Amino acid sequence: MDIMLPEEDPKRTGEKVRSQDPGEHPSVTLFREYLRLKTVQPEPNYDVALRFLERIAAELGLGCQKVEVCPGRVVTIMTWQGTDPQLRSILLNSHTDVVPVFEEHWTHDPFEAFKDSQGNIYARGAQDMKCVSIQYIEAIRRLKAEGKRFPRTVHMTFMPDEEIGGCKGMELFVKRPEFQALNVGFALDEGLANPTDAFTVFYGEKCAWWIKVKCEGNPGHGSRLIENTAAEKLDRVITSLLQFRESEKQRLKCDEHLTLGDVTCLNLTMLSGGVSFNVVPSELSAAFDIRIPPTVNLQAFEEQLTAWCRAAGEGVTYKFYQKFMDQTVTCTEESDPWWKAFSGACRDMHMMLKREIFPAATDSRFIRAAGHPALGFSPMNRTPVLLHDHNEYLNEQVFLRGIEIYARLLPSLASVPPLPAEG
Ligand SMILES: CSCC[C@H](NC(C)=O)C(=O)O
Ligand SMILES: [Zn+2]
Ligand SMILES: [Zn+2]
Repeated sequence: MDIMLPEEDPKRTGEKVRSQDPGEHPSVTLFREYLRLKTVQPEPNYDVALRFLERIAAELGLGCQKVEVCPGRVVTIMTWQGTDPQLRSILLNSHTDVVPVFEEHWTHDPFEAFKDSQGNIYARGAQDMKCVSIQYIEAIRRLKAEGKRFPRTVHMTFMPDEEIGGCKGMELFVKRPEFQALNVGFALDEGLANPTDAFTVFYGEKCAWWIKVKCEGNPGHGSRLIENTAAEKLDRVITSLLQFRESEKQRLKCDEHLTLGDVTCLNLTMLSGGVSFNVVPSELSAAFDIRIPPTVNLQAFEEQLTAWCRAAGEGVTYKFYQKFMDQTVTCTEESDPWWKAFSGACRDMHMMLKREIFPAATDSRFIRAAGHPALGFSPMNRTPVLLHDHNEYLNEQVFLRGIEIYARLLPSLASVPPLPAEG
């Protein structure tokens, strides 16, 4: 039975105190508790998450540091010190915020963490990525309870605002002295579910470019056939970009070896301009979300964009609203000590790994750009990809297996022998 404290206002805080479901694994109960905290954009209640994380750090006996990267945006760091703290550390990163919901499309309250008879837990953040935060915590709890210690220090970082681009989160944090002090050697961050038996691991990300193309043209009365209108130019721009989109779509379709991460994705996402039915506007704009794989030459791609705009006529310009330029990928050669530790532990567990480029953007891009190898990995196989979707869920058995996976990965990563650069 659910117990709610009388003085609580759960709509405001998102906090609900519940009794332990008899027979439920305590890690699942903790996961469901975290899912009930309303850290939902655009007004996440970060205070409840901070209190929750502080409580866990105290339970685990871990150092807990808070870094306010900008007003109201706090990064929580929990640290499990290694036996050789001079060595570079392992960073386990996750974000605390979740994306909004369209409640009317959900079969259960997205902040209830309802569990059905098959053990599927429905909640916003079940996959993205509250599961991973609790899996890190529970793996460390288990290893500590077994009396284990490893040479390398392990840090868990809990980031705000990843879901709105990380500019008030990880982007600022990597520039802080507190981040430098973590002495990161290797990082894990979020990935995606995989519906098959395999697990997907992401070694890089596409660069997000958000551009708005503005077309200026001759205005006049809507009854006339005016030359060189903004609409004619916008039509040419849209045609060029959508033709390119189609060619990338076909390339993906025709080559079974390619994934979404390997081709450039481009979408027309917003159209604006105009004032009245009978006024030919002097200005019209189109916004595009473009995602570029690390293998594409960014300078050449921008030259192509410029050429498409120039060909559309006079007065066609574009402005960037997002322009990520770092194309660093993390090494997945067997000779790389971090990859060897990661993939070796997975092999020991008979896990099938699929290496891919992440199709969207996560906080990993800032970690890689800061010069640290990072893999995007959320241990969810046999699970449909439901991040940001209605009825996001994760099965409790898949969740529990994820804890076992981290409990094997961490000893392997935190025991990577000193690298040449570490003396
Ligand atoms: C470019 S900042 C926006 C970040 C966002 N991340 C995800 C995972 O949806 C995106 O890729 O659109
Ligand atoms: Zn996420
Ligand atoms: Zn997300």
